[in-house]
Amino acid sequence: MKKISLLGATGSIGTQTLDVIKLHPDQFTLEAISIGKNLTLGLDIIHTYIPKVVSVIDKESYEYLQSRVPDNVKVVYGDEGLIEVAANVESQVVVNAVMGSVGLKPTLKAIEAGKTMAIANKETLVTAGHLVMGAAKTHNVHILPVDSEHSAIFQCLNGEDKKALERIILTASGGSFRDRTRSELKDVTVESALNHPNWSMGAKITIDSATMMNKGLEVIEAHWLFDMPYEQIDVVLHRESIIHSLVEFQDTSMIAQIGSPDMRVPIQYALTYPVRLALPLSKRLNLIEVGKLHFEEANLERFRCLQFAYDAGKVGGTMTTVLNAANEEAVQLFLNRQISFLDIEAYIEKALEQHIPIKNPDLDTIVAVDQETRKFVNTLI
Ligand SMILES: NC(=O)C1=CN([C@@H]2O[C@H](COP(=O)(O)OP(=O)(O)OC[C@H]3O[C@@H](n4cnc5c(N)ncnc54)[C@H](OP(=O)(O)O)[C@@H]3O)[C@@H](O)[C@H]2O)C=CC1
Ligand SMILES: CC(=O)[C@@H](O)[C@H](O)COP(=O)(O)O
Ligand SMILES: [Mn+2]
Repeated sequence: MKKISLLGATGSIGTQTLDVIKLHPDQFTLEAISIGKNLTLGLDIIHTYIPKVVSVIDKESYEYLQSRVPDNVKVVYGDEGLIEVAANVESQVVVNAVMGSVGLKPTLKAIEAGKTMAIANKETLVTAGHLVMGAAKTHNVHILPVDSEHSAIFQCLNGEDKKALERIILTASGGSFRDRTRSELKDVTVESALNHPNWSMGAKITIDSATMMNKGLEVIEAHWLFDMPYEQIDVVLHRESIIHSLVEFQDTSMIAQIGSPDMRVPIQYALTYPVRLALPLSKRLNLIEVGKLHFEEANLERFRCLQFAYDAGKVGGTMTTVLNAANEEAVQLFLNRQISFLDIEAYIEKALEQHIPIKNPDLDTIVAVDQETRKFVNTLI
């Protein structure tokens, strides 16, 4: 029986992780969870799974929950609460499904405590991939990708000769506005940006997908997870999201992982790895129904955020911390209807331009740069 800690239980990945846990009660128990602002859903989850520890964002939520949970459930809160759920309970596997760089400290603590990490939270790898991968090496823990593209690459590389890997090819749906020109992006609404063609996901990642920053973050995520130089990580537009990503070897052979777009597949694989279990919840892919698959070049002038991510990744150090923090703030401002869609990339560009990168930053430096960048972005409104 694997004991699971789930950070971000109320989110899109969090609730799909719960679907997988529920499907295999003989394999998994939910040891601890964190929830954010959605206390109603949080209480439902608590009463269904009775986790031993629950972390909430702040003291107010802690006080609200205290009197509403069963006696054997301990409630904690804040940054320390996230760390308790990640590192100080008896779980073997931690699923990090929170949104944003808030996931970094609990990830590092969980790794130090020797937990296997199933990471959906790409912002953690973008903001401080060197710290996460360095800690994983020191403490000899597995980092298992949950992000669909990275799970695909991980599956394609299973048992292969890593030295013979020529390049990684990430597929990109193109997001909500893939068929629009840049001039048609000027007045787009939040509602239209949230309308992803293939995936139902949280708000922030759906906007990232529309700006293609999601693919940029994924390029950096792939760099850290698979130890690949940026020159060997490509992106191709693939509107169907059926091929989840590919690898190419030196002998020109390519391997792809394909299937219906359903995050429960990579989530379950991360939880069961190296074993595979049945997943009757997921729709089998019918190739005849699919018929055709399409591929196009990802134009870096059209999708400027993808270019920013390659550039920031190649500079390295705190540059990717700035990229991530500026993006998180700008997307939130767009979701709050304080700035336009195209302002997102303009704000990120300004944040990157003003930053003098620091090489090999430690955790305190990462946290400070993250905070400074968020402040800077808010001065631009
Ligand atoms: N959704 C998807 O299909 C995919 C997502 N990912 C990545 O997975 C991560 C989660 O995405 P997704 O599930 O879509 O996001 P959601 O917004 O749906 O969920 C985010 C979760 O994190 C919690 N949360 C948000 N902010 C904080 C905070 N400051 N402190 C503590 N908890 C917080 C939320 O709590 P609450 O809702 O209660 O406020 C919620 O539980 C992201 O990094 C995303 O890029 C990667 C691949 C696919
Ligand atoms: C499901 C998943 O992994 C998302 O990151 C998804 O890939 C978003 O799709 P695009 O960024 O390709 O639009
Ligand atoms: Mn993805």
